[in-house]
Amino acid sequence: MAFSDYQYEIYLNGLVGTPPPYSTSVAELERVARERLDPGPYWYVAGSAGTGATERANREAFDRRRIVPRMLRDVPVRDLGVELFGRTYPAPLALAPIGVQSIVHPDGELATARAAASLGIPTVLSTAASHTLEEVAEADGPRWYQLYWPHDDDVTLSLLDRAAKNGYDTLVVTLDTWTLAWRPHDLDHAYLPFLRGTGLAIPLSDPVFRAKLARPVEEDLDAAIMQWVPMFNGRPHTWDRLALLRDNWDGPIVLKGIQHVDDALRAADAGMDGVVVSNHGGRQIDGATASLDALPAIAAAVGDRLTVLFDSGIRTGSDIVKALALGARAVLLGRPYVWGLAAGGEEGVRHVVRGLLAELDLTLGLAGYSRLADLDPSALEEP
Ligand SMILES: Cc1cc2nc3c(=O)[nH]c(=O)nc-3n(C[C@H](O)[C@H](O)[C@H](O)COP(=O)(O)O)c2cc1C
Ligand SMILES: O=C(O)C(=O)c1ccccc1
Repeated sequence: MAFSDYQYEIYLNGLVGTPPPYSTSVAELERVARERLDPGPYWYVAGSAGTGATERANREAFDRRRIVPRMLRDVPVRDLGVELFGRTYPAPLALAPIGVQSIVHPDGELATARAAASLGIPTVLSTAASHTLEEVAEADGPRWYQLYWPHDDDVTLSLLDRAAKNGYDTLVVTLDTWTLAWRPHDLDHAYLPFLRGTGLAIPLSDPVFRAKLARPVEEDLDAAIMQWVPMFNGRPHTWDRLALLRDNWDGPIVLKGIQHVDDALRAADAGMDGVVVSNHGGRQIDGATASLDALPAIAAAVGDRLTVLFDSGIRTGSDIVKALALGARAVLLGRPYVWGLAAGGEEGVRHVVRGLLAELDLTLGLAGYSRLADLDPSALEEP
């Protein structure tokens, strides 16, 4: 089945009086989520660092680039399949690690993982998830694990061990959020979900972490939270420390949050398999470069040494075309699927992902491309 079939499905259902259950516009889904959610959770997801300059720059960098379509080319069935780290996936898309998803829907990461699994798309489970690694693995789709890297090696190794045992085959190490940035919306609502225990399902269920607590989690949740927060938050790790992860993880390792060419090259030198060119959706450094602007130079510099993934600002199928044309092998989808989750749990996430991939498929064909591999900067206007 082609991803673009979702377009027919929606039109045909409309003919028999069943309009799509949720909007096909991400902006509209976000508007609905804003109406439904309390301001704290809504702004936690929607908001970003400082004045929002980098969040806007992320979008501006997409809007500034334009696809130049080619005509009269044979584009029968587009193949959106992609190989990442030796595995084949149906589309160049994974669901970005997003913590504390139960603040928008009680099923949280379970719903997200089930939706992704039903489409064969990888989900990247955050260390700050509201469900455990073991629970989310039951969705039984392709799964990657995102590490917020504790400053306690015993706990780190326990998390890696649990991830590997539960079938998470790719490790994504997020480097840009070793402490939370200045986020005015969250500060003004005094809203930090994990300080209430939300988003701590993974550490609180970790046997090695639990064994370090003076009193059981069940008896003193606050003390457990206060022990976890400084363990992963407050200071960065350094390049030399990557050896610990490389020595204790058999599968591919991807560094997330890379924006500088030299850091990407250093990741390759450290034996990493990939990078996610990302600025965390503008949630960390206000005034940082747009992630899409960082992408071309990184992709050119690393060549075949690393698999280059991209996130921060993907909202439409044509955004994916642009990111791939500028050198990404695949992209991570962030906030849009959270708006789907808020609207309709698993169904809502599936709707958003199917819509995005239908739009990617149609855009690719209309632009005259049948294979993702044929996309290069010549698909876009000169900057
Ligand atoms: C509410 C929220 C929570 C997030 N939590 C995590 C996380 O736990 N781990 C992580 O690596 N990135 C996290 N991110 C960043 C995303 O993985 C991704 O980089 C970002 O959402 C991309 O930007 P976009 O949503 O604007 O496209 C989070 C983003 C949001 C919006
Ligand atoms: O809010 C975030 O961007 C994020 O990455 C995070 C960090 C800690 C806990 C939950 C989410």
